[in-house]
Amino acid sequence: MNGDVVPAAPVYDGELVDEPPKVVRRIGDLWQRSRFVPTALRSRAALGYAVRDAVAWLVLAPLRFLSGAVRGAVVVGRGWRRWVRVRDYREAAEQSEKLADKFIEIRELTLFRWKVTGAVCAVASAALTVAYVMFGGLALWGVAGVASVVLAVVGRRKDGSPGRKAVLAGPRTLTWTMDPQVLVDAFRDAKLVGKDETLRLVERAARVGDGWAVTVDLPATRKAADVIKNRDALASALAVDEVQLIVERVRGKGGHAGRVFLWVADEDPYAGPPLRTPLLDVEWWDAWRPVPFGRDARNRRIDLPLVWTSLLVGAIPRQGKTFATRLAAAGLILDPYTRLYVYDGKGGKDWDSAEQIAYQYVCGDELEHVEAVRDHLVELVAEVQSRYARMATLDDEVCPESKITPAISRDPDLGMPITAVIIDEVQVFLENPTREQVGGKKTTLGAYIADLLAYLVRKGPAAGIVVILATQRPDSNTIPSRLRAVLGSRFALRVMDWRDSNIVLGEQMNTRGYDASTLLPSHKGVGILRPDGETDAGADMLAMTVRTYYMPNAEWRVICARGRALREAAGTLAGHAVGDDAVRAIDAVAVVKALGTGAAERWVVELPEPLAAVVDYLGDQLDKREFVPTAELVEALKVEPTMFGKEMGELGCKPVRQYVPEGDATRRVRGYMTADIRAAVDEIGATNVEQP
Ligand SMILES: Nc1ncnc2c1ncn2[C@@H]1O[C@H](COP(=O)(O)OP(=O)(O)OP(=O)(O)O)[C@@H](O)[C@H]1O
Repeated sequence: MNGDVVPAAPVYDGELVDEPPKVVRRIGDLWQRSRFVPTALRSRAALGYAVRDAVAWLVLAPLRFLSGAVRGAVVVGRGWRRWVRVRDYREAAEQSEKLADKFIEIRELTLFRWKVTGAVCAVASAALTVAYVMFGGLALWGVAGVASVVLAVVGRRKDGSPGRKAVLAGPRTLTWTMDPQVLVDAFRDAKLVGKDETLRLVERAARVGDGWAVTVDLPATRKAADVIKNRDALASALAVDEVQLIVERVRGKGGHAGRVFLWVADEDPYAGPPLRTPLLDVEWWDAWRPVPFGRDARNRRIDLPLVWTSLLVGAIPRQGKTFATRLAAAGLILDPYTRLYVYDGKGGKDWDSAEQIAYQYVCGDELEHVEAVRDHLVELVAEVQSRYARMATLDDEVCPESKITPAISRDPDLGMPITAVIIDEVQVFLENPTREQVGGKKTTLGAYIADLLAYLVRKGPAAGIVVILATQRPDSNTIPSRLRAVLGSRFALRVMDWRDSNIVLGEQMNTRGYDASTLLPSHKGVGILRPDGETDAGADMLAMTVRTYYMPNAEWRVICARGRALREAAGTLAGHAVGDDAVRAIDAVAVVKALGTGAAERWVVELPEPLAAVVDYLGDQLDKREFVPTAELVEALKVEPTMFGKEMGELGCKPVRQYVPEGDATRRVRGYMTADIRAAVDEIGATNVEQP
């Protein structure tokens, strides 16, 4: 307080201040999550609501009884009227236009039923009179009481009760657990089974976790995949929010293509207090083991395998992308034998704790940062090549296949630790437009980094390289398809639309029922995971919605500090963490060669239409065929012939006439020489690369 400026510890975004003691919090969490604690007792607010509901129920009970009895009387009255007028028989006769023939029969039956009614009334009156004489007014009250209870039961407002169809029915939620017919109706309403089709119950509705589960078989030829695809329609038919409805295929033993497992959560499974990562409770973690990532709707633990694969995380800002990426990184940080290359394109504080353990660390979006990342990646590509060369010299006992093993990765003499390249906001590096000369060819810095990453993702896993990329711009221009296609695991938090979702999760995933644009904004840290390998939810799961563990900065710092202590103890702390940022000498020519001629060709910017479509359609036929008829292209590409010819001409492809075989004879048709198409592609590529 003497006016001096005192440095303070940084205060991070989302940091908790004045937290209750850990033990109290943990007991609170357990109490909240326990299945044995009734919902009403989980919090003071819930208890308040429960008491209020109970009082309201008691106050309204007489009124509800009365209205139920009146409704019951109406229902019974209507039923009796139908019966006495022989309505069903009459309607059947009317429909088959035989009313005239059956008229006498119906009339007789009506008269008979009137007589039965009269007789029953007479007997009932007599019985009542006798009871009155014998027991007095009490008997009449007793009978009236019993009758009103029966009528109230008949007339009670029961969700989906058969026999009555409300114009505006109340919620149908969970009626299916008691009456499977409601479930069948929901499948019909959602057009997942036909009107005359039905479901077979494999397992009756039962409580599983905080929800109800049921397994059904669809009618023959109907596919479980279609139910997953149309989950929204089924959720609507069952009157639950789609986040509450989990639909899974039952595969393998005991399953088939038409067997569906449904789980309906009692309430939003992704609400509630954030989940704490189990990594905080362990001293160290084996990077070869899948890393704890989160929990699915059914509260099953989802662990993410990282070794042998790579991960792409995509989301719009502020949805938990950095948090999710740090979770994956945390598992690797807690293994002292793992080397980490951490690059943060955002340049914030999110990753600064990782600096103390990182072998390479770059934080920022300036040109110098992008160039540093490029240099490190080039170095790593050279390292992968050298690892393969060294593995080839190892004997079969140490290295049985040309792949890294846990023992190799931990042997300091071999120098091949699991090496993770973690890049947050990777678009900053991939979109850098600075011109770059590589191996005599021109490209951009961003495109070169994409090629280096694509190489590492493709070739790296067997040599122990794990690539984790996170981006808030998951569009096709930012992450080129050559890089995206090779990334094994994908995690999409909320994105803008289904196209972005497909870019992260893979083509057509929205049509298979996985669309990250439908996730709720309030569900921070919840995303769709498409793992590359097995998870606890099953090896056959294509993708699943996961709520990631919440690891705020304070906990992240603990993990990083623990990672440093472990590395110090194991003697594996190296590189940037010990102040060694020296650039290692590499064989640049060998790296360019490793990327292959394919990469150099791709350094050319995308082709314009319709040339791109033609090249796409022809594929390797572009080199194999000499000539391709215009008619074939027009039909295959579904284009308008005149416009197509004009546009191809503008791109430098003039049509020619050639003889093509047709049956036994030949015919002269218009078309394009593939040599001309190839020349046009080269020409456009060269000019694009030359552009400033
Ligand atoms: N698993 C989670 N559970 C609960 N809240 C979470 C979870 N993950 C993230 N959040 C919340 O979401 C906020 C945004 O997370 P994060 O910083 O990871 O977003 P981001 O997508 O990386 O944003 P940006 O693109 O701006 O960097 C965090 O401050 C945190 O409070």
